[in-house]
Amino acid sequence: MATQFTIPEFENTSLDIIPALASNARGTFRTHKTKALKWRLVQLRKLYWAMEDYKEQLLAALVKDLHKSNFESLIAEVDWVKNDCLFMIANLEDFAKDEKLGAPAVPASFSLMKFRTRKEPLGTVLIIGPYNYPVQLLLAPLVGAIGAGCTAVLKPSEMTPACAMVVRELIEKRLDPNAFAVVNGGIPETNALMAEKWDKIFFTGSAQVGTIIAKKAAETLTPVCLELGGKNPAFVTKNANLALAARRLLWGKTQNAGQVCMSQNYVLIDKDIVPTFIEFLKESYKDMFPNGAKASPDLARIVNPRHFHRIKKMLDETKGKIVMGGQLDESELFIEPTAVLVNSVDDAMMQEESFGPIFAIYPVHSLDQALNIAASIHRTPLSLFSFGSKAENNRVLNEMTSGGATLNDTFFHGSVNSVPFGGVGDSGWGAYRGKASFDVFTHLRTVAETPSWADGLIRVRYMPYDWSRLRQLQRLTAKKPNFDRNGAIVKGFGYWTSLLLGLGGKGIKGAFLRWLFVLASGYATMFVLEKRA
Ligand SMILES: NC(=O)C1=CN([C@@H]2O[C@H](COP(=O)(O)OP(=O)(O)OC[C@H]3O[C@@H](n4cnc5c(N)ncnc54)[C@H](O)[C@@H]3O)[C@@H](O)[C@H]2O)C=CC1
Ligand SMILES: CC1=C(/C=C/C(C)=C/C=C/C(C)=C/C=C/C=C(C)/C=C/C=C(C)/C=C/C=C(\C)C(=O)O)C(C)(C)CCC1
Repeated sequence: MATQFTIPEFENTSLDIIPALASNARGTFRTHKTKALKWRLVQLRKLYWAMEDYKEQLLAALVKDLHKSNFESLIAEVDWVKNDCLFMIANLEDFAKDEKLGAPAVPASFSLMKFRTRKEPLGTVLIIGPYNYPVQLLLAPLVGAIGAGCTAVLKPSEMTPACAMVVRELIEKRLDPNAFAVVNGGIPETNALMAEKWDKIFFTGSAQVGTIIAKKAAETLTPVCLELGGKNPAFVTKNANLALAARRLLWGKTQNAGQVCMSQNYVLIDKDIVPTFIEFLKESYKDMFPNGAKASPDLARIVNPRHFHRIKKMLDETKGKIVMGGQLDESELFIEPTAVLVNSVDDAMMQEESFGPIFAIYPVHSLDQALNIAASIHRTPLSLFSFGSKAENNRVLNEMTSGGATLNDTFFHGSVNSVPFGGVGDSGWGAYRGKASFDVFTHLRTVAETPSWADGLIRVRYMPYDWSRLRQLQRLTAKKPNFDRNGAIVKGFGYWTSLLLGLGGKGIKGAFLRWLFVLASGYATMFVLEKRA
């Protein structure tokens, strides 16, 4: 166990060795050793213990890079990845085993061919991470890649240099160096990596860079999983528990100082409840930061001056009114959790991705108006949050899509490490976490196996074609639709028979239970009548 440590100065990986690192990982995949479940499990166990043994370095690096509190670093970075390892280890055998393909996918007439789905590792993958959760968002995909049996090269964000260096050491020292490598650097290093051939690229970051990655990957038809940002709306109606909505929405902007791509960008709220909502926000602020946000040991800082100025610019440009927070200190890269009451959809606070502790409040007349505004700002955001009645929340879910959604809270859907997480449309392609992390690096390969003795049965396929055999086969296997050309169900003989036999229901299990009930009632009646007689 490492107790004494120093975090090395950030060092770019030499451009010259990048092709060799990629080729080494590719070569190792070709040895097939990563396909053995035993090997994968050992790597996952090693990663688990590396996270534990490097915990102090990781926590210190997260303080250095983001001023992230140990509390948040443990829950959302170190323990998160450890839990990912444990989940994958516990379920790997189940995820990786062949799946038998039977009815209804495989018709009974083909059941001899032993159809199955084999789970194959895609190969050698590239994982590119962002700065906001520099440990979790780089290593959680790696857990999926290891589980799937892939080899991988990782590219941490250069904007969190201390984390990048600790992660590099942790991977290089603890995992199989022939299978996994870390490349540190920025655009030149990423470009050098993109010049290599990968079997999948897993990218988390901005839509702008995601587009560059997807374009480059398209040149070699390399599949990509993109985890991107979004302008996420929150809807608050008169039927919401307003105090709770305010507290939970504020929480969404205090975690990692709002540098969370799934937190709300703006709140669309019924105009009549805006003053009360603002009062509740201020109350929650006081509860969370009794001595002010700047004095809080819990609040992270903005990652660097560039992002500080990006967020500041939104506050400089807004025509709205700051109703909570508003304090900034560049020397500390501090931005106070800030709410801005705006009166135009075109306001910078509505149109730019916040990715920081600031958000807009926009009063609306109705849920109709709110839904129209949200769709006009970003039709496919990464998340949405709805605080209203059950019917209103259902309406929001039904009428507006998003990568994930939480009702009556902020990003709870993204706070559990084993449920699928991903965007939709331009907020992301593909999902990971839990089983989805295994699937995203896995090829589902359908395999059939035709017994030699069955050749006579399937001879109809051979030339010269024999129409009489085909007609015979059709008589035996052809299925008839139970609908007409207008799309209506045809209530023919089959329909009435199955309705009768199923005692008015559809499923076999239900029909069985209903028949059991009928027979038992009949038997009980006969028993009573016999007793009376
Ligand atoms: N959907 C999700 O899970 C998440 C999405 N995000 C999104 O990521 C963004 C913030 O993260 P950043 O680290 O600033 O993202 P970014 O897109 O600037 O950087 C991500 C990665 O791409 C690399 N990169 C940057 N410019 C590049 C270029 N021109 N060519 C090739 N590679 C390049 C960086 O070195 C880094 O490793 C926000 O838009 C946020 O919404 C962030 C975290 C999670
Ligand atoms: C334990 C018992 C109970 C249950 C207690 C519960 C459910 C506690 C819940 C606590 C929560 C929700 C803590 C919050 C944790 C925050 C986390 C994990 C934040 C994660 C951040 C992430 C994943 C950020 C990712 C960023 C991304 C992807 C991005 O930028 O987009 C009972 C049931 C109450 C009683 C028994 C005991």
